[in-house]
Amino acid sequence: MAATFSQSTHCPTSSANINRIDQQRFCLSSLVNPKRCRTRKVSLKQTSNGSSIIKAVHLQDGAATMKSTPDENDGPVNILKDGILSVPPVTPPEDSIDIANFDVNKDKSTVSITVVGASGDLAKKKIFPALFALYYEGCLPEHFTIFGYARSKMSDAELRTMVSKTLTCRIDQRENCGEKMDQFLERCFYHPGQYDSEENFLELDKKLKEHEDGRVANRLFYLSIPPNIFIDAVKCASSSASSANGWTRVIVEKPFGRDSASSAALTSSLKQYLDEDQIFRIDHYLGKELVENLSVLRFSNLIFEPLWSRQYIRNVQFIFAEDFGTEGRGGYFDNYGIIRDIMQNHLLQILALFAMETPVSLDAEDIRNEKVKVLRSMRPLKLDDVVIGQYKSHTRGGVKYPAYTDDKTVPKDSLTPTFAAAALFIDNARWDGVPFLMKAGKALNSRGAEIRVQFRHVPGNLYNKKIGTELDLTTNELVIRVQPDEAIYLKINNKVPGLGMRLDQSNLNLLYASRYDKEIPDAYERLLLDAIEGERRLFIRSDELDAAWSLFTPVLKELDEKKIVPEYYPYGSRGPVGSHYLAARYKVRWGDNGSEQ
Ligand SMILES: NC(=O)C1=CN([C@@H]2O[C@H](COP(=O)(O)OP(=O)(O)OC[C@H]3O[C@@H](n4cnc5c(N)ncnc54)[C@H](OP(=O)(O)O)[C@@H]3O)[C@@H](O)[C@H]2O)C=CC1
Ligand SMILES: O=C1O[C@H](COP(=O)(O)O)[C@@H](O)[C@H](O)[C@H]1O
Repeated sequence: MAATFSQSTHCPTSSANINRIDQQRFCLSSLVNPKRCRTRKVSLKQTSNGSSIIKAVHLQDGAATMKSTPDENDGPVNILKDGILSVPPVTPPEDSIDIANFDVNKDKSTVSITVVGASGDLAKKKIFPALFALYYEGCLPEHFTIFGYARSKMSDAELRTMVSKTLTCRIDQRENCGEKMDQFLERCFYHPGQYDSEENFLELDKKLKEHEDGRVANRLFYLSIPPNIFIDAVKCASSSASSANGWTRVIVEKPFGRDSASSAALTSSLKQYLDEDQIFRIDHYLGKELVENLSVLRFSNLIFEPLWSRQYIRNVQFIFAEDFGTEGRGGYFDNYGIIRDIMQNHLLQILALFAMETPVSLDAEDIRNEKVKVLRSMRPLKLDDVVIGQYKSHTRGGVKYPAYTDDKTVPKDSLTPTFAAAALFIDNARWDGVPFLMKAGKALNSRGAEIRVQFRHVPGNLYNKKIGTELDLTTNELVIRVQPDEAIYLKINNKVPGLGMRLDQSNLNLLYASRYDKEIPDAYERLLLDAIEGERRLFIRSDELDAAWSLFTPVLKELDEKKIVPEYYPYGSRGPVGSHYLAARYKVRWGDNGSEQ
């Protein structure tokens, strides 16, 4: 069998180049998505006509070797020329069909994506638009069907009308967009049903089968529903609507519990119906472009990694800010608060990627192993190291902005934090003593998410007198701005041009909008595509989740039990001043409070 890496009609790629393959995930033409492939692994499925299996091919130095094949004696796979794989004959055992992997013959397989909770906010806002974007980019398999499932009564046409209102075209690619939208909508269907009804899921199964039309059926369920009904839906989907001959995967949305105990209970309930490798716990921050880029920055540039330790880094800050309140989601939010909503997952996940050791490879398990190690090296957060706040009403320019407790779904006496700042520590050799500060808040004066790395001062700096005495202001700072206006910039001291010798701080600035003329895909696009491809790297493994909860559960319990009153801050302000006192205790100044941002 010779499989080519050449252009695919779905996701066209430039002609394969083995060096580039090593950098990117690369798929064979028969796979769904050559364009954005990033791993060196390619998995093909055994076909019924006896052609070879390649379960995992590692491409190195112009040759590819099989990591896992049906027979230990399988020889190397050679690249005959750019993009052509020559696979030695393999006689696989008859029962070796590996349904977890891709089918060489794409015409024989199909992917059905069921959005459970299709009538909801997340489905409308993120999931359907992301699926359309994937379709538009040619990244969905040739045979795919999308089903919406929820209790609301809706026809296929009504679902299409609802979905059509949320679809947008890429700014940089408007060609045929209307036509593509119509084609996409024709592939969307709806089935009304209860989340705990086996019967309703059996009806869904029947409809899915009609669309699958005898092909190998791969099924992805996206649970876009409130957490109290996760298990009902998983139970019914797994017992009544699992694929009989392909893979079945379930994307689970956060929150994954409220604390260690409830999270463990959720995991064990999920595992009654699913294997761990069927569960895709989504943290959409891991799908953000600059979060993905964090490892690239660290591990593919010589200049950062040697500085990436307590020796050169003074502190690291993870900052999340929204300039709007909990509008519309107060009911959900009040049961969770900002620590559970943002810190325990989004910010902690970024921290883990930031601080982990170099993984053995880019394989999901190698990366997740390293993340778990960092999380397990961290000190559980102490109450002393946390500041909480809640926004109050504020009138500005004649406009009255509401207090958190003005939301009708929030109890008037709620103490739920809408803001929190925290100091965390990693007790390992690399990070001993370095404060990792987090700050997250709603209804602040701006919206953004960023990582700030503040470096130590230059010892015995010859130029100290020329830059002033404020050491904090003259040290280097690396900023990774996740959103908006994605950018990576490094603050350096620089000579102000002229005959004198005066220094100022300037930025070496990689602003994505100036550097790349491509629109950045939404995080949900990347994550949905990964789930379809079976790539788990950006999803949370259960041991990561356990470790993450262990860090926050004690303090969350204490906050609840002691009924700690949050510091009130005006809607649209910078948040509680307490966060500055907390930072100052560790000799840190928040980087987002300077004039530059
Ligand atoms: N919205 C967002 O921005 C984000 C959401 N999430 C998570 O994604 C999931 C979905 O969020 P979102 O779309 O906002 O949720 P919604 O509250 O909009 O609920 C989704 C759908 O679930 C059904 N539903 C709602 N409440 C109940 C209930 N008590 N019992 C049974 N069914 C119910 C409704 O459909 P019907 O009545 O038709 O059955 C609803 O349309 C949640 O787990 C949420 O935490 C995560 C990150 C961001
Ligand atoms: O998970 C959540 O994230 C959103 C913020 O996501 P972003 O991609 O828009 O930055 C937040 O508003 C929400 O409260 C939280 O549940």
